[in-house]
Amino acid sequence: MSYNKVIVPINGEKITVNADLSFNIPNHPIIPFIEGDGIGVDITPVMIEVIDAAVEKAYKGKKSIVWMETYCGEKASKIYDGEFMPEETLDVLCDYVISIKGPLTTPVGGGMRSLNVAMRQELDLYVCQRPVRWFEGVPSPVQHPELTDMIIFRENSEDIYAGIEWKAGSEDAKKVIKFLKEEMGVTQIRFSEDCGIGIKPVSKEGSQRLICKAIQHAIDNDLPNVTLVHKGNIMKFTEGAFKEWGYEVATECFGAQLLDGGPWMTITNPKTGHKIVIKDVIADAFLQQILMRPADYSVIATLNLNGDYISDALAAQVGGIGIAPGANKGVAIAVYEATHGTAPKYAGQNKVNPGSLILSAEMMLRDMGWTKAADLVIEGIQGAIKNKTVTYDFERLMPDATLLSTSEFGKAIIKHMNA
Ligand SMILES: NC(=O)C1=CN([C@@H]2O[C@H](COP(=O)(O)OP(=O)(O)OC[C@H]3O[C@@H](n4cnc5c(N)ncnc54)[C@H](OP(=O)(O)O)[C@@H]3O)[C@@H](O)[C@H]2O)C=CC1
Ligand SMILES: O=C(O)CCC(=O)C(=O)O
Ligand SMILES: [Mg+2]
Repeated sequence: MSYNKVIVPINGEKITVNADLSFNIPNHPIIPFIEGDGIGVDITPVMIEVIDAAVEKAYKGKKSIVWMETYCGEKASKIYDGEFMPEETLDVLCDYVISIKGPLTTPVGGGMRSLNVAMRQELDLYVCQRPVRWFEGVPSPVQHPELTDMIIFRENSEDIYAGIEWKAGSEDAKKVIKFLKEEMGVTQIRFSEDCGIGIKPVSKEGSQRLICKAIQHAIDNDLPNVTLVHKGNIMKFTEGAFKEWGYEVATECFGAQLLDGGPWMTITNPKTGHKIVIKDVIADAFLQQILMRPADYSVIATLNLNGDYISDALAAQVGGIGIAPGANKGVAIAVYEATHGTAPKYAGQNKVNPGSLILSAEMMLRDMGWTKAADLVIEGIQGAIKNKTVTYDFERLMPDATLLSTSEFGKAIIKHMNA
């Protein structure tokens, strides 16, 4: 297959999808990467260097990743004549099944819609999976960061986050407000003359497919509970429905039974016989509970906007978004990406922590079954941190630490991989 601007390497093979939707990973897979805007230029090359080193140490040339640069964001706009998310990029990400991207800029309050959100919607990457764990030695604002060990399953395609909104005073906003008042009997719009309007679509199918993935993850990894986080007391037919549909799918697809008369439920893990509690909590209470009782929570299933807030809040508890990884997944496609954004004030300074993107690539290696290389990445990161050789975000909170640049931190990680 050939593309207009993307150059397909001749020395690699495509990852393919089997009939059961599992991935068929060749020994030298071609993996597309998007450098990303802002600090993408700093972290992406370091991620590639670290991952290449781990794979080489683990497999001594028998396996390797063949990277293929693909474009989105500001770099794409220069190459594709003003297009920020070219059709070709979406084609490449689909065709090659597994890919990784740096962060992309979204202007606030106007301009284009989020490229990140658009990509998730276009490719139907409906799961945003963000694990949150603490590495020994990482400075944290809480006393017991080791108690925070969760994985967020954030619905990635719906909710107010989908970007269906109209500007205050526009003809479209006036039309929607008129419809709401005159045809739907809405009386609660306080200042209807200058009111922006946003729509929050939350579907049963969208909620249940996400919640199924969260429960399946708990089963596969023998985890003790899945918590549905919602604001269903206020947004009854969207967030409240998410909770109801969650308990429903737990019952219908996983045989959940009421726990002590409900509403919480339990299922028996068919792989281990252990109980998994399916519970729910209202989002504001959850945000205080993750600080007070983090050990009570394991797998989190939540809506798109809640998931966005919760990801950064939980990341802060274990050292910040400099080491918060993530993956966007669809039916037979995965795009790995860090939790953080483009941090524009640091762009091009070789300063920021590449850990989030490296750990996102570590998730990718693990999903590919390249466990030995993934373990080396973890060992390298853990070693560099224990040795107190870290980037500015950790160094400013760690007494006696040695300050490293982005690229130096990458080299420190490689040095601590003991194959
Ligand atoms: N998936 C994506 O592509 C995402 C894109 N964005 C976009 O990124 C842009 C900037 O957003 P902003 O709100 O500033 O959020 P960012 O996540 O880009 O940065 C916020 C702060 O987090 C810290 N930080 C972020 N990345 C790192 C890192 N790698 N190492 C160490 N510290 C880090 C810095 O803190 P400090 O100042 O304390 O040093 C930084 O100022 C926006 O256009 C936004 O839309 C945002 C989130 C996700
Ligand atoms: O798309 C963006 O600019 C922000 C996305 C974001 O914050 C996230 O997905 O966590
Ligand atoms: Mg975010």
